[in-house]
Amino acid sequence: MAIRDPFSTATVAVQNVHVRYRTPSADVNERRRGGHAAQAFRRALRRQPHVIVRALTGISLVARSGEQIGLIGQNGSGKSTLLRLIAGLERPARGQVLAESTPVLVGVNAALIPDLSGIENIHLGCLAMGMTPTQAQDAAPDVIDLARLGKSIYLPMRTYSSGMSARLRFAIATAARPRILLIDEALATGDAAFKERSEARMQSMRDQAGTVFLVSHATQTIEETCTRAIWLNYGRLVLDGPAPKVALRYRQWSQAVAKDRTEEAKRIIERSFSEREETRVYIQEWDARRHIRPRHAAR
Ligand SMILES: Nc1ncnc2c1ncn2[C@@H]1O[C@H](COP(=O)(O)OP(=O)(O)OP(=O)(O)O)[C@@H](O)[C@H]1O
Repeated sequence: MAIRDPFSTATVAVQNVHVRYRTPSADVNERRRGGHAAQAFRRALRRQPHVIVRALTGISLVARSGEQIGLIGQNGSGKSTLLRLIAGLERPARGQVLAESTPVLVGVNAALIPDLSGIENIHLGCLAMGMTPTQAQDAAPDVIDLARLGKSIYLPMRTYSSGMSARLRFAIATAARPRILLIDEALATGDAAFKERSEARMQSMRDQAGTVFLVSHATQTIEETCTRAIWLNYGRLVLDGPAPKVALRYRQWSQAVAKDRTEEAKRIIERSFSEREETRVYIQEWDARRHIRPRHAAR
């Protein structure tokens, strides 16, 4: 598949990225790893053995304006790591991530303060996202309207339920009208009315040619709100394509896994891998904006 004009529409490029975490392990087998000398050395220094967790392995993708990309996959498959990587909060062990403007990860860019009221946090959050005090003041009514927290907007945020807090975070993050918005399950915690308003906000972002990445375990949400979906499994990209197709395949796989139909689950993964069109991203260092050169090639 050829991309007609990759330079004018690409907003995020992820080039063959690997993310690893080095983390202590209480596994007794890890304790026995290495020779006697290594074990004695660890014991002498009271060091716990460490393991390397490969959270993402060889991920490449190019996101374009107007796309809403759902990230799906089982627990621990690397969805949040990929969002954090795009947000610049994780450093890849290998590979590169490029973005045409600052991505906003809902709830992170504007770190909110629990002891301050909702309204104070709106002001603070807008300033944290780079608005001037006047812009922050102008944006507040829109944020209040989207979050619809009633009189609670005057109460300290620590008194909010998780859903109320998620609504305010989403409303603040979208107030800046970022061109690249990253959402980690934020919509799932809102009630039905908020879900509708937040979807309308995402639709308006899409109309303004922004790019949204959305992590959700609800394949229905991905199908309803996203144009494209990416399925991750153990840190690998299994399938990248139209949201209904990827969501359906993931559901079939999940059902097979849930019913212990291991062979069928394996076949679904293998079929998806074989159908996947590999994205290759070439980066030319000399031009930061026009470096994104995606090419899709058959595997
Ligand atoms: N800070 C960390 N230190 C060590 N390992 C981590 C860390 N963060 C994530 N991991 C590991 O990386 C892998 C991917 O985690 P990640 O949170 O990205 O998965 P996820 O798909 O978002 O999962 P979930 O659906 O459960 O939220 C997991 O094996 C996880 O244990």
